[in-house]
Amino acid sequence: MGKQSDAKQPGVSESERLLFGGPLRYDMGWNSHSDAFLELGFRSMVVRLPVLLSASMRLAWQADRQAARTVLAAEVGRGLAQAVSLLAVNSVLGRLIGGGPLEDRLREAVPALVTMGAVMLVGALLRAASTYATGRLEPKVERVATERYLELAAAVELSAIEDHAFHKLLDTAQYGASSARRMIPSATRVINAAISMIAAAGVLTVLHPALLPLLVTMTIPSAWSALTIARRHYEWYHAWVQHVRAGRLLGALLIEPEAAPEIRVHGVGPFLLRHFRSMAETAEAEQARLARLAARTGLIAACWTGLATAATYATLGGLLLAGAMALSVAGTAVIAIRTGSQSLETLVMEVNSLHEDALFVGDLQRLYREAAERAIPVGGVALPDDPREIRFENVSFTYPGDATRPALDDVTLTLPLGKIVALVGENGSGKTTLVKLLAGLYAPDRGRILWDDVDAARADRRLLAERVAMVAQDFKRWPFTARVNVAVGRSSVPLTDERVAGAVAEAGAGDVLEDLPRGLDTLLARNFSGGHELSGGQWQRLGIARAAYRSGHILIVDEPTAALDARAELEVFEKIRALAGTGQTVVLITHRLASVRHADLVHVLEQGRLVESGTPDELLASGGVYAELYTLQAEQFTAKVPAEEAG
Ligand SMILES: Nc1ncnc2c1ncn2[C@@H]1O[C@H](COP(=O)(O)OP(=O)(O)OP(=O)(O)O)[C@@H](O)[C@H]1O
Repeated sequence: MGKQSDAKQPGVSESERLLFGGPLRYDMGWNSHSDAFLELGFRSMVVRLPVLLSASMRLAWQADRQAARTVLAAEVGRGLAQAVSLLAVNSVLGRLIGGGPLEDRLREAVPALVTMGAVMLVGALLRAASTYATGRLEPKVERVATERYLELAAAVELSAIEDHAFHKLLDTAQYGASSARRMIPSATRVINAAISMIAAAGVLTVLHPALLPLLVTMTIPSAWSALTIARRHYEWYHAWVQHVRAGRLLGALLIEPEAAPEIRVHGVGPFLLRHFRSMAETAEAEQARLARLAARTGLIAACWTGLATAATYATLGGLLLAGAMALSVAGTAVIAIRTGSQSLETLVMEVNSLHEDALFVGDLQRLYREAAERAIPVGGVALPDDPREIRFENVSFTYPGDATRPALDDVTLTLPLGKIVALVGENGSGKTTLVKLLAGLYAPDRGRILWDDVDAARADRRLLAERVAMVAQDFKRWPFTARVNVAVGRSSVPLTDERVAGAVAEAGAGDVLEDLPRGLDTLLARNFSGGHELSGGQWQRLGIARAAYRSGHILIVDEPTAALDARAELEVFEKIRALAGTGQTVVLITHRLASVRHADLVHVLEQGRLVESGTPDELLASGGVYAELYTLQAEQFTAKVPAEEAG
């Protein structure tokens, strides 16, 4: 928590206070907000702007070249039209204020007036063209940026997804696409305002060289203030992104169906709400501090602008009084100063929002770069067509972060293909980690994984994944129909009913589908209308059907029967054995040692090390860890219940 308080909180139970030292002392572990990773100076922001602007232009270019060209041309044209119109105003004023009869002066002013009208017409047409092209461009830019973001995020290594720094970047970069979209209209207004300001500045310089520095002095304060406020906002966002995310997570937990039973039975609702409030209040206090700073910065800038404006008009008056400037020129100068400062104001405002958006687009660009660096490599050597075995040779692996011991420690073992291999061991012994390495999800820190004599580290990862079907402990329950939930096992091949039916039969999941109101077409997402929920065991059978549909050469099943009743468990093991009979290799992780009896080979792991290997009978006879665990489980069935003993 950002804030700790000893003050009595209304609604905090005494037990909660005793348990956690009050709710605000109960550290959830993920809500730190002190790791700002960007330091931005005013100068570096100004220097970075053109780079970021060109990045958004590149996105526009990729999204729709034609529209990008139209927008650019129209905005440059509009800026030039304003310059011409300013010159025409100067000419009209010069004619009207000059000597001679009024009728003659009016007649002489007509061409300039006509020019002004024509320029206004052209300006209106260009504006319409720009509006239309911008409207077309904006959604495309957002789509292109989002698509790229999602595509790259889906292609990175699992270790990147699990890395908190990369995840933070994923979080911040997700705003990049909508920022890129917003940058398009901002960028058009910046281009337009910049050109019209340059035009006004040019006219002013022609009228009198002293006027330009005055215009610049008038504008610098608001530019400084706007950019400073934007920088603070961005820095705040980065420093607090974890906090914001945690707040959102708490809000989501309160309404998600999976948490709903515990929230109601264990009364977790008020507890989560209090944390949510405390986090929101901490964030509010920080935002109030920023608002105070923004108000102060704005006020300083306004004073500075006021003084500069007074100095500008005083200079103009002085020049007039001294006879150094004609009245018509002074009139044009006033209009040019007004146009210039208005354009400047627009420019500053738009540069401000452009800058803020550009910073988020900068995050998106950074994500693109880092995701490309951490992408699953493409290409590599081919794996043998029909390997005899996969061999782990002195494999060690430690999860990144602050792990106290390796998850796998110098493991050497063989997985003969076409057989059932069981991995056995207590919780946390490294079984799941081993199969994740086998599937190529992680690479060993040391040692090799050999498919016959081909090192998996050099293999084409896409081809390796092709060979593997996996029913993980926490396999995804996709919120789609039952049919898609099976066929998603191999989404690259056309979905056919025969193939789905075959997989369902192989997995023995037929009766699960019979119970569904619309069979395979039942939507398995309770949150949607017409959606249906399966029990844990029913899901598990559908998961196995998915793996059967994939028909990889190696089937990895991690705790396949954890949620199954005794009859279903027997059935599922029968099915798994049958899959092995078709030539598939089955790598089975289970705590039900009775089910391991039919395995061809058992590897026993303990604290990341391989401690035993052999057939179930050999291991039972050897009296080692496997035999001990097996006897423990068997005794649970043979031991007398205490009541009977007492009786
Ligand atoms: N994604 C992860 N990041 C960091 N550490 C992890 C991760 N997954 C597992 N670990 C750690 O690695 C060790 C081995 O975990 P693993 O999941 O491989 O064990 P397991 O034998 O499959 O356990 P179980 O029987 O409970 O499923 C454990 O100490 C665990 O805390």
